[in-house]
Amino acid sequence: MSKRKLSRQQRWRIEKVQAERNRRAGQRDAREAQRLAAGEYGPERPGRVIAHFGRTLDVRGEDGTTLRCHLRANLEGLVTGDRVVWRAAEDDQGRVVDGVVVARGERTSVLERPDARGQLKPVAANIDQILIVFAVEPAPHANLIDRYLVAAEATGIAPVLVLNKIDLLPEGGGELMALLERYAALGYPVVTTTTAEATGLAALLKRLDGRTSVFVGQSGVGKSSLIDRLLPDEELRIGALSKDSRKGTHTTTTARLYRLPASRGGELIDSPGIREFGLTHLDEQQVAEGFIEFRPLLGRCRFRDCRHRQEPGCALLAAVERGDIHPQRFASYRRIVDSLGET
Ligand SMILES: Nc1nc2c(ncn2[C@@H]2O[C@H](COP(=O)(O)OP(=O)(O)OP(=O)(O)O)[C@@H](O)[C@H]2O)c(=O)[nH]1
Ligand SMILES: [Zn+2]
Repeated sequence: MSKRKLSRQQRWRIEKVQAERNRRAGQRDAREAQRLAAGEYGPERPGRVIAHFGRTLDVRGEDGTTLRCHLRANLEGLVTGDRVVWRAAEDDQGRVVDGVVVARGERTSVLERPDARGQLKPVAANIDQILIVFAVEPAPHANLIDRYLVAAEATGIAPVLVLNKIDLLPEGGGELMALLERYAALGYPVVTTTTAEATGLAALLKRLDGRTSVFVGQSGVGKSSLIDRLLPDEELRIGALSKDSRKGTHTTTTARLYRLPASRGGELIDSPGIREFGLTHLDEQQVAEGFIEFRPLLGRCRFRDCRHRQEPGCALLAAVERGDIHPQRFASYRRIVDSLGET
């Protein structure tokens, strides 16, 4: 954050703009409340937030159409993927013109990111799986996959490993395939893909069926290429939005929810911010819990505050010794813990 001191005049101007914004928001809320009270809105209906722009949202109703909605005054923090209850407003001819969101449903999961002030803010909700994409080229450095896995485990959302560009694999699969098998043995679902062949996404499509997914991963691994193949039709992407947001007044990088046409009931939530999702605000304990094979051993060290370095009676070190924890995974754990607080 900038430490620059603001002049009194600048401060005054900022406060004035803020006050004007608050005043307008207040007016809008009062108008919505009046319309609600006057019964101008129809019955309550279930919907899903497919994009959000401040206090307005695009909500998809059960019939699949999308409507621009406002938020009821006391509702805050809705994000793409949220299940909501909304009511439609109709004009004199009975045509639905807009709506108001009156309640938010329970979330099964939420993805958070730090905002400019470093405070965690939700960016998307009700995600079933995080697809961690990596590639034959650029090859993942030693603990990259573990970093993504730890970050995913901390959200409580199930991670899936996607190895892309398998057209570039050496004969026999090489080291990367051996690495993948290790993750599969830990219980992680593993999928291989290539955008270079017509049927290269078959396994991925199956994995996307009936679930809401996000793609994350390093630059250059092929996330855009995969998503382009999954959502081939530009119209499909834009068409998902309400007419108001199609006008182009909102070119924000908000997360959007798409239906994947080729899968059976699969959905994708995507934004540049989500694709870069990484380790944030985790402490040592959370990192240890992010290594799933450590979990049954945590709390079994001789010392309650064991940091698993060289303490006698450390259950993790003993497991590495026995071969129950792979030394590379343990080295990864160390490296991640040592890097905490660096960013
Ligand atoms: N050989 C091969 N190349 C691929 C495959 N998928 C993507 N690529 C290429 O890899 C490069 C990077 O792909 P992108 O889709 O831009 O990767 P990205 O992960 O979206 O990268 P960022 O936008 O930087 O995050 C492009 O030149 C693609 O053509 C694949 O399956 N095989
Ligand atoms: Zn220990």
